[in-house]
Amino acid sequence: MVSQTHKPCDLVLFGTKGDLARRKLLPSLYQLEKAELLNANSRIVGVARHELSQSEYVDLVHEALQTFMKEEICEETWSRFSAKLDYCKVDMKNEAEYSELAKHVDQSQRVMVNYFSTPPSIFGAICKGLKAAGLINDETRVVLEKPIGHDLESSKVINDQVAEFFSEDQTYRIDHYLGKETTLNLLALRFANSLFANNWDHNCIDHVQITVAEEVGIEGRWGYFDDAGQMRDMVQNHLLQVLSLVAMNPPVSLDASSVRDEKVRVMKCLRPITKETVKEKTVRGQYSAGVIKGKSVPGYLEEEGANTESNTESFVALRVDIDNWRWSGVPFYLRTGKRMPEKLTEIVIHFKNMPHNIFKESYGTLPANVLTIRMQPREGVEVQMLNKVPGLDDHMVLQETKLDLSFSEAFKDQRIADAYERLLLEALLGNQSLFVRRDEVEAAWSWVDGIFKAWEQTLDKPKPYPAGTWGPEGAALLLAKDGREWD
Ligand SMILES: NC(=O)C1=CN([C@@H]2O[C@H](COP(=O)(O)OP(=O)(O)OC[C@H]3O[C@@H](n4cnc5c(N)ncnc54)[C@H](OP(=O)(O)O)[C@@H]3O)[C@@H](O)[C@H]2O)C=CC1
Ligand SMILES: O=C1O[C@H](COP(=O)(O)O)[C@@H](O)[C@H](O)[C@H]1O
Repeated sequence: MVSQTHKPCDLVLFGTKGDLARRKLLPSLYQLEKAELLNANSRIVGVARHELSQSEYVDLVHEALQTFMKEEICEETWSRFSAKLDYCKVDMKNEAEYSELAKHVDQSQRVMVNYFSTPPSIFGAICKGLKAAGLINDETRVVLEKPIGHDLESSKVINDQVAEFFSEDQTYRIDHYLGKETTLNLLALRFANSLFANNWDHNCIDHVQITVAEEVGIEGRWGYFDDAGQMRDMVQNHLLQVLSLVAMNPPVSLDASSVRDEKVRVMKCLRPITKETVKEKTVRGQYSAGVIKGKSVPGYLEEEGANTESNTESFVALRVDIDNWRWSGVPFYLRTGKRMPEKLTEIVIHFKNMPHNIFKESYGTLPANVLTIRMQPREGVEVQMLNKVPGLDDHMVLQETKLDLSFSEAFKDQRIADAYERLLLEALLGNQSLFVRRDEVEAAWSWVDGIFKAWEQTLDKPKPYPAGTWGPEGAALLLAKDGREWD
């Protein structure tokens, strides 16, 4: 259990009426209160451009908790939590209005954490407003939501705008995948178990598969999603972060610089995908109408607000090569899509076959070991291996078996916290390990921009796939041509 070690702070939630704040941030803050991890003297100041009384804001937060939490609100927790809530109306683009915010926060040496749950286009304006109101000092932090920018150039502009007012040490860039329990367990699995630590390279591993499949479509976010697509929404951030945690060298320690130094090294070794290789290494798809779990769902171009000419991808599959000593010749296959048959995030490590088979009599080709790290749902770790079937046969009979560790069974009394709970707590504590450094964001954009350029040069367009399937046919071919298949 983490102890309540952070100093009293003012957490200012810009965009408090928005989707992310209501669906994730406010419920996560409530859970921190429930676990008694919020300092008794901390406050949460919601900011939006609407006139709201204190009690109307408290009602709004209550309604968000009721709508988005899977559990009943505990009255005792609510009474402590609601006492911490405060509201301030600010048009975030209007510098003059920030003086009002100054009246709601403690300007002594108290920590102020500013969470920008708004479009990145106004991050710069918020920083200017905070400065104008004299609200920036060494104890002020900013938490920035992803995606930062649309490409490398625009991400630099946004990061520069923030950097004018906040140092890198004060800047916390969120990638919520880094706050997931199973992502953190990846560090434990790799660096606390010699069994894996010593077999984690091209000598032992044949290839790696990372799947982030979503059942949902674009959830009414056409405006945002059509501009972004699955590559910017998921690959540039979440998948590349997970890939770099799988592929990085052991960090010297768990401190922020050590972990982030190792991750960025991986990103810099990603082999560029060019117009010569893009067709062989990438597949883009866009869902058409289909059926998921017995329910008919519309196609991407029939979603509310859709532009029927859109060529935005809702599915991407990639073969990624990492040009360094550890991963030479080991492909990483990535796939992610909306409207897949089920929600499933997993990392699958396929080990190499045994060099020599002494069980030929009973087993032709020995299947290789497979380690599956199930990130969601049914969080857990699974190892596929061969064992001898008990019996007195004159030759050994082998059978494929699974060591299956389910977190919900192994850690029965432990609740799996939402990623945002962990990340909000870390931001309050001032620990940057689970946040993304500027050079990581830029290295990821630089690699992804190369793919967009190659798609443009080859006039590649997404191929349709019916909702409820695992993407266009090309996704299976991507592996089939290397003699492999998706798990
Ligand atoms: N929603 C999600 O699941 C995820 C979102 N994100 C990121 O989080 C951020 C917020 O997303 P989301 O909550 O979906 O977006 P929303 O549009 O739902 O919320 C943004 C909020 O910012 C407010 N806002 C915008 N401009 C101003 C302004 N000038 N003055 C005052 N308020 C303003 C909006 O107010 P108003 O209501 O008045 O327009 C709105 O409440 C984005 O960067 C997004 O990319 C990241 C991961 C997932
Ligand atoms: O950041 C985002 O992530 C969600 C998927 O997150 P998960 O924790 O449910 O796997 C995705 O639906 C959304 O489009 C994207 O912006």
